Amino acid sequence: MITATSIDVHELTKDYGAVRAADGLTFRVEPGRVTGFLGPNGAGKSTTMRIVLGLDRPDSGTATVGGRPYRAYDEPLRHVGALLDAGAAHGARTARDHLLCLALSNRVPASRVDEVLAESGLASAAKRRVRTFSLGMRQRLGIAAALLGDPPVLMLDEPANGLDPEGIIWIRTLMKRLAGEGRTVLVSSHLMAETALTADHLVVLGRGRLLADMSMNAFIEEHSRPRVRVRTTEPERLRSELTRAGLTTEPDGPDHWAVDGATPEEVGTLAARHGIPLLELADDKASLEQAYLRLTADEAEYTAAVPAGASEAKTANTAKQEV
Ligand SMILES: Nc1ncnc2c1ncn2[C@@H]1O[C@H](COP(=O)(O)OP(=O)(O)OP(=O)(O)O)[C@@H](O)[C@H]1O
Repeated sequence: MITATSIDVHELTKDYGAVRAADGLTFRVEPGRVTGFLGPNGAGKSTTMRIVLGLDRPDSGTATVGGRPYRAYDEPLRHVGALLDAGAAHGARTARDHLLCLALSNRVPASRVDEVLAESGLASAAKRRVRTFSLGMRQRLGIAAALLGDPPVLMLDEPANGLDPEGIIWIRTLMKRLAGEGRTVLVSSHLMAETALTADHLVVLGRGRLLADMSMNAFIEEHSRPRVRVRTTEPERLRSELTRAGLTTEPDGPDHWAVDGATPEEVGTLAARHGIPLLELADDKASLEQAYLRLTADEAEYTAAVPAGASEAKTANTAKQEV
């Protein structure tokens, strides 16, 4: 159901010359949770966000906020706060003046400017010209601008870009708080570990198409294979019994085996049947990164070449750096 603060993308298609940046995309971003917007380079995330903000026109389909096109809002900053391009601020203006201009044109009280400067950690740099800002400071300013109108909907394109560790914790906490307040939060990221800590729900694109739209837990569950980690006093005997049962094992530390495609119940029962003592038996939960790489393996347009003879593990590492 379209709500007053949902972002609704319907049958969205956008071509740039021969490149189809969005290919019949349909999804809804719901309020009250952080939705991670994932996909390899060039998957269409920024294009979709730009179209939602009316900065680009789709060839077909619609994108609305609260059931209305962004352009239909008189004071859009009070409805949707967005961080798309942190370099967008006018370099000759001070941070405070930049925010003040935005506030005035959206009937946001000037007092909000100092509030968001303080919230984003820029209070002491308020009177500095934006062109003297570091990447992380620009990013903080972009986030401050997104918060200015106290909007119920936030769209942030890679907000952690350039932030220092304190800044990353700040943005993580901020997004969770905003969602906890019932706002709609859509955040694109290539940082899987960070997304795993922040997002409740995921929308994943690949080459302009929707690959997944589901909860974080369901996504990891659906796109990973079960795996068990086991430690025993009789590693060789356990391995031969596991192999006999058709399971693949690989060493995972002293006296440890990782058993692919198996559940703790299967491995525990098998060990008990053969009287093999187990010292540890754990469900080796896949990470978001593993699940994501598995889903998007065939969707990444720009991947580094893998040197001949590289092992699968090396391939995974190369892909990790790509994400
Ligand atoms: N203004 C434009 N002109 C031409 N091609 C464009 C334009 N904007 C985007 N594209 C192309 O559309 C595709 C989708 O790009 P987009 O920036 O939306 O991807 P993305 O998922 O945000 O990628 P990234 O993670 O690298 O930021 C890419 O192939 C890109 O080159």
